[in-house]
Amino acid sequence: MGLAADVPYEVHSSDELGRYLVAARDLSPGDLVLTERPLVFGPKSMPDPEAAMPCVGCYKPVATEAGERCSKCGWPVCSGNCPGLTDPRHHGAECHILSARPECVLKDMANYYRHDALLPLRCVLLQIVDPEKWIKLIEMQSHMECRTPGTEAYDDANEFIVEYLMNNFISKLDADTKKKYLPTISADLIHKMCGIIDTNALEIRHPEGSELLALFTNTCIMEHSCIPNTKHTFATTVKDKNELFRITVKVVVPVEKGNHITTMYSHALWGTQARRQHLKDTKYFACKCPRCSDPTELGTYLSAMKCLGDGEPCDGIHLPEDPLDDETDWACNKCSVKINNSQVNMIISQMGEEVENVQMMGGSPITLENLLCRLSTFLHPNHFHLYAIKHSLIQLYGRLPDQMSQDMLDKKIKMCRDLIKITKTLDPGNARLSLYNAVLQYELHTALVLTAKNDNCDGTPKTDDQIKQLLLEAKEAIEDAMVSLKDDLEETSGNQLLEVIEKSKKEFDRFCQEKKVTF
Ligand SMILES: C[S@@+](CC[C@H](N)C(=O)[O-])C[C@H]1O[C@@H](n2cnc3c(N)ncnc32)[C@H](O)[C@@H]1O
Repeated sequence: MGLAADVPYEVHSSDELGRYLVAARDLSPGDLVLTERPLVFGPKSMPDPEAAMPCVGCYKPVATEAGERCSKCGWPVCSGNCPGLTDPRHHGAECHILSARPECVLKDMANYYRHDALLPLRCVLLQIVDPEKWIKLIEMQSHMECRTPGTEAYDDANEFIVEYLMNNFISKLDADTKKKYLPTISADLIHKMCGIIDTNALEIRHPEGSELLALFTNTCIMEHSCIPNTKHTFATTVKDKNELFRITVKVVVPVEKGNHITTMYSHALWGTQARRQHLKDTKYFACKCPRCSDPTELGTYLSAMKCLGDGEPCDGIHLPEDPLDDETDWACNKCSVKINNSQVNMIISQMGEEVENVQMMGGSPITLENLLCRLSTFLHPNHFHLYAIKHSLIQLYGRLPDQMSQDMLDKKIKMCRDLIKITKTLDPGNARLSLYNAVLQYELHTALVLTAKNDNCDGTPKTDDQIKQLLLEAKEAIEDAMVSLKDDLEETSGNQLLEVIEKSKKEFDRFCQEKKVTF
């Protein structure tokens, strides 16, 4: 950051929000809010115990059973020469603690080597590794008042992190090592670290595939909104190792002086009930942002259900009467039928499991279409479950040899246009849904170009005007896709998608030249 006068934000605080950031002047899309190095980072828990483990020095996935081990502590590493093994920000300091249990095992390795315990350990080690950072870390919000024994958060942290670290390592340290590396240590202190991590940590996807969590002094002060006005990116490929995982936060929509600067802690494509529940469970607050307060979710109807009427369908839709009330009824806008919130939640989560199962099995077009058809009886066409199914279908129509008919392309074009409209309303600045938007715009582009190449359905060739109109929309779509990815190039997925899109754009330009189409 520059001089204090240049800092584009102020830190304010209130009883409701705790500390939060406010724009110190009018900010425009692209303006830098802040950039900073992490206080501390470490691997995230491994959701799949069978998956390759990250090296504790550099987070590259390692060949778990046959792979190399750290010569001191025995934890899996990419190579004995990995520079992270001696770097105190990575494995250098923690190795002195982990070496209290030097025995290696090959069975049940995910439980023996709990990578999610490393970040809390690195947090407590900061007291020696970097005392200035420790002071900043310990000031962070931990919500310990909500994380009491008997709560899921406390009991999970206790079993998987606190007892794991205390019983396997810390209790076995000799007095000198303990005094040198962990002068202050207790189960309560590790619990507090878990609270700080759960409340504040940001997720980083390493280019090699593993996931990490990191804490940042100023970024972590940003409050949540379901329509955030910033986007953040991490430096994952750097020449200077001190710059690794530097965060850069930029404004994505205009923010007037005095307005709050916000980020999003939840998923932009979940409905209001799911987002609010997730925020209550994990961050201990009830979101009241404009999207959560609006039963239609900014006119998108992302959570709306069709009314099945009292006997026969009435063509109305159900929306929550008060989306900020967990006990709300969902009233039909045409008839008197009401459903209660717990019924809605049960139906929606059952449907969610079905959608997830079909997608995990790499659903074929026919399976996805059947599910779409079945769920469409109950859900508004814009419902987030239908959005997810359509987003998958869009990437199959017009791709596979039996999915190339003009009928399929027309369906694909309509779905793309519908989903783009929802995506742009929920995330106008591409803060969270840039990849979704890029895929939709790119797929719209390909379907429009294929349509421009096909004859009309009555067998007549397309006129120059028809072709030009289709290609103009295709051009706008592919350019939108490229712009929406501009801040995602540190991410492998963003980079790979941009490569595909740029190749398509070159082919598109050649095709336009051949057809002598200019815009
Ligand atoms: C990452 S911290 C943000 C910084 C924190 N306010 C502080 O003072 O350190 C997240 C916590 O801030 C509070 N918070 C963030 N956004 C909020 C919001 N929109 N409404 C209410 N509380 C919010 C919640 O207590 C949440 O668990």
